Amino acid sequence: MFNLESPLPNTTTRHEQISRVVVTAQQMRDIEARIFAGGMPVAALMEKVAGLIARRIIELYPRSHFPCIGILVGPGHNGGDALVVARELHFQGYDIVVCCPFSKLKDLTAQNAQYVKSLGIPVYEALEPLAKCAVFVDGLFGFGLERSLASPVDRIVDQLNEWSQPVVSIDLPSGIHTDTGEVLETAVQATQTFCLGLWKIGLLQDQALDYVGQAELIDFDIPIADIQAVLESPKIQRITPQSAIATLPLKRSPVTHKYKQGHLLLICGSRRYTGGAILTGLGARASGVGMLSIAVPESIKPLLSAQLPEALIVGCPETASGAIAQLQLPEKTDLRSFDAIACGPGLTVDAKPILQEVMNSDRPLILDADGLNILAQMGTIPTLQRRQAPTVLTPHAGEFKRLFPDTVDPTSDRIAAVRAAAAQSGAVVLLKGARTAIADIDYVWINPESTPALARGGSGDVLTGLLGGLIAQATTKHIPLLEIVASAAWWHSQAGILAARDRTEMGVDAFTLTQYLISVMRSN
Ligand SMILES: NC(=O)C1=CN([C@@H]2O[C@H](COP(=O)(O)OP(=O)(O)OC[C@H]3O[C@@H](n4cnc5c(N)ncnc54)[C@H](O)[C@@H]3O)[C@@H](O)[C@H]2O)[C@@H](O)CC1
Ligand SMILES: [K+]
Repeated sequence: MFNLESPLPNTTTRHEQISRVVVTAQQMRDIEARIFAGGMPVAALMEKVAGLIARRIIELYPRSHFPCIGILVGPGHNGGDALVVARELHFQGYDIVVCCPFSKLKDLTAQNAQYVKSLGIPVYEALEPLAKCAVFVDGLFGFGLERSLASPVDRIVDQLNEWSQPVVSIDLPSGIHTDTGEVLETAVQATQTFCLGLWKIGLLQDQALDYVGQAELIDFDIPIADIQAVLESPKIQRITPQSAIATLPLKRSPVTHKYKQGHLLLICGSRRYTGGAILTGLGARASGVGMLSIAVPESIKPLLSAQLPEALIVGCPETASGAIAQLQLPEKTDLRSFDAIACGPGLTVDAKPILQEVMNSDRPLILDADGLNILAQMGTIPTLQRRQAPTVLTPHAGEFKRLFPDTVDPTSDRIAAVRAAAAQSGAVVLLKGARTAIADIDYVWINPESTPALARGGSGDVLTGLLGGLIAQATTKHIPLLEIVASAAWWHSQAGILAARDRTEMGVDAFTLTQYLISVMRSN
């Protein structure tokens, strides 16, 4: 089943559908093979793609300011695309200089190279003659890259990276692994990457981001049927504003009441870490959750009450170190009174008995920060296997390694790692990063847009609260868990982007971030 439509409303456009799809190199090859088998001539497709690329280059780099363009050409069809771009820009009046450090080219690429030469466009093996160009187009390798760059191409790429002119990479920055995003020895540091047809998974891996620059999709009208035939189910998807908003519990019945809008229990904070509890509470507040209860150590209850007057603050007995010693819920209340529980920020690992108690509950549970550290101590997989209800884990890479020491290393392939962790544990796993990835057993969502402004203490606490509040509401509205987690990640990062736009990347402390959450909903 390829449910590109679900959970989106009927108003979804083709472009939006296409922009959710994420493919590996092999899947892209298979999709292309179907297009060619259907009768589309390879040369015609190359003309179409390169025409779209040339048009974007002319928009971004007008000839009046960028009169000379250097084109780097590889042996395959990435190089073929680049040569067609070279020709088209030449006819638009740009001065074009080509660098092609290969003697053996694929047939179509060789034909285009010959025509470019016949037009009088200079073609060199070395990069030096291109030094004065105002912009470069990187058409060395696309998804056909099979191994690390070797001499002389590696030296050409290093030299290009030392220069300061902008670089536009076709499909992928040359040298980046299409699936893992790994830099194979060396890679082009692009200013823009024009990803062709469908998003390649490597462009959404954190390790590629320093090389990708601004990424945009050049949609060349791949038939949806060919995508569906190759991706039987869309195992990996990019979050889009439409997919996120369609999943959020934004609509309310006029006759609803507070308990129908979800009741969230946060368990967080310690005498040592008070702020984490406040930030989690403020994140939950922005989710619109109907009822919010916050269990904290008794001694910090007044602080929480002052910051979150609408919440029910549950003061609990505490250990000598100031951690929650045991949950002491109000009379006639037990864990079944809540639609969701979020546990972890600021707890300290001294709160271990609490974790045992919430693990035994039959409520959806979100674990973060010390909640994750305690879970790792308890043994992640066996502990989760005993649980009756869904669990959401929100680790950063360090916490992830403690939770899942025997799975794929998230620093080598984050998307494979998050998938493996979800498959092993049965939990929904949200791996934080520049491109946060969220997986359950069947699917992965990737958040394609964020800001380094969020790399700051406390911003994860805000996410936990927001997520908890949304899951509490989703439970009452039957919204699928994985999708609500993905939408929470999107909402959180959009708030960071809006805040950074107003206040610079330095100005987005976690409290400020909470104040921008509602603005995201207003601007979408
Ligand atoms: N076929 C088409 O008409 C289309 C092609 N497209 C373009 O074609 C690209 C894929 O084309 P290809 O499959 O030809 O692949 P590439 O152009 O990425 O290059 C593959 C070629 O490079 C060689 N090679 C791989 N790694 C190497 C290394 N480290 N050092 C030296 N040589 C190496 C391979 O043997 C092969 O000849 C896409 O990325 C895209 O740019 C897209 O525009 C879609 C349409
Ligand atoms: K490239």
